[in-house]
Amino acid sequence: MAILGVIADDFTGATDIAGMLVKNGMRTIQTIGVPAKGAIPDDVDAVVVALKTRSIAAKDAIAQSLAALDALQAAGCKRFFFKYCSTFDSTDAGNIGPVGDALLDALNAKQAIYNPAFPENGRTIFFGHLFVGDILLSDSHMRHHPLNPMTDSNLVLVLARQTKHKVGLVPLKQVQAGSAALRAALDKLAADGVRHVVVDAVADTDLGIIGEAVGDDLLVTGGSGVALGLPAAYRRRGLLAHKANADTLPKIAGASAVLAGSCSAATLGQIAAFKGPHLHLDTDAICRGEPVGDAALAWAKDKIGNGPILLSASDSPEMVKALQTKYGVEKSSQAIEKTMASLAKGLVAAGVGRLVVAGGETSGAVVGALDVTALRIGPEIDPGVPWTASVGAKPLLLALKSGNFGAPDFFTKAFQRL
Ligand SMILES: Nc1ncnc2c1ncn2[C@@H]1O[C@H](COP(=O)(O)OP(=O)(O)O)[C@@H](O)[C@H]1O
Ligand SMILES: O=C(O)[C@@H](O)C(=O)COP(=O)(O)O
Repeated sequence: MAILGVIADDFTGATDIAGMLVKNGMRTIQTIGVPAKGAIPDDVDAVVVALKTRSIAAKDAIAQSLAALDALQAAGCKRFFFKYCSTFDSTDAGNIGPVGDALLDALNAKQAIYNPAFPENGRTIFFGHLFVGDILLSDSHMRHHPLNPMTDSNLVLVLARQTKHKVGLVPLKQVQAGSAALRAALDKLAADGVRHVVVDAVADTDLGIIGEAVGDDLLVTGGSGVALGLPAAYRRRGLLAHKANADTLPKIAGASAVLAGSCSAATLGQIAAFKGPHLHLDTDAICRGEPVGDAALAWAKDKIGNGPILLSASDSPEMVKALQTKYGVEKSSQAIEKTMASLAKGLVAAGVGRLVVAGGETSGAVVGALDVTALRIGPEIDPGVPWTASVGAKPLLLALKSGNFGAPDFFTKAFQRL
């Protein structure tokens, strides 16, 4: 029976944390959207509900997150995790603060930590400031994100603009004093009415300490990094029995393709490094409503079966800005996501069985179009990106890659791992 229920605000983020739990011995299933009653198998330790709530209106994000919580409680989960991006993707309107508040209210809990650190992927937090590699978040490529440009690195201030409750900080020194000291610091803040606590972390060892300190918390919030310490903490509490060999996937044949809708720096580098057939979609024509997808599919059908092919919409920050100025952020992103979704459908119908999708919103659109209801989580390709196998649809291996993750050779390496 599942003990941990995760509510993830996007699809790549969901596979990221699901991979982290699997790597640490929790048998994990990821559901696409809120699972139907009775849909969770008994032989899992964790359920990750993949939502697409990162960039929607806060009230809709709250409603969907609460529906996910209900389903996870009905499935027997005893601990809950709200997963958002390791770059804290949000705006002053939400959705991290509003969803955190709503989940705390629903669980009747007093406090939650906020920790998007993921040291293996260069995300660290020091005095509440989020770093990407060796630069502040607000100096990183995230300041140009198409949907949620991140221009403030101080997470305490970012979060304080998203909630009416008190936001506090536990600095690194108190984390590194050990889990008992950290627990005491959190309890003191709770006694002072501090409901949301940003917790520093710069290394996996810090995340292990944090995991132990919050092992009794009903709600933990963060990126996938802070989940690395939770399985051990739950084991120590007798909540989790075994350390399963949790990452086996069925063998699925089929041609290989990559769909890239992310404009993040890592994805742009991976596109530049890709050596096989590559079609860059005409995004202006997509926004004008022309049938760009049909022509792209005809191009792809000619090429599939001889090694991976790549179809991308991704562009530089300047080009993205220009398109958004011309057509609006929502219209341009949705038109491109719709094209990616229909391309995915066409590719699978044409024989693609192994698909890499780059971009969180893009992955949400693609998986929705493919009628996938759940994903089994398999082995890791690069930190934060596992292979997964579809459940409920035509058998398919999918790697949903966060825009920011993966080495430059990801689009080739992923298929060599199978
Ligand atoms: N050339 C482009 N111009 C403007 N927007 C784009 C372009 N290519 C893709 N997009 C949109 O940008 C968004 C990228 O978000 P996402 O897929 O979540 O990537 P990431 O994981 O990098 O954040 C999507 O909505 C996508 O449709
Ligand atoms: O935590 C992360 O960085 C990722 O798991 C994540 O959420 C990815 O989001 P996108 O960059 O939008 O793919």
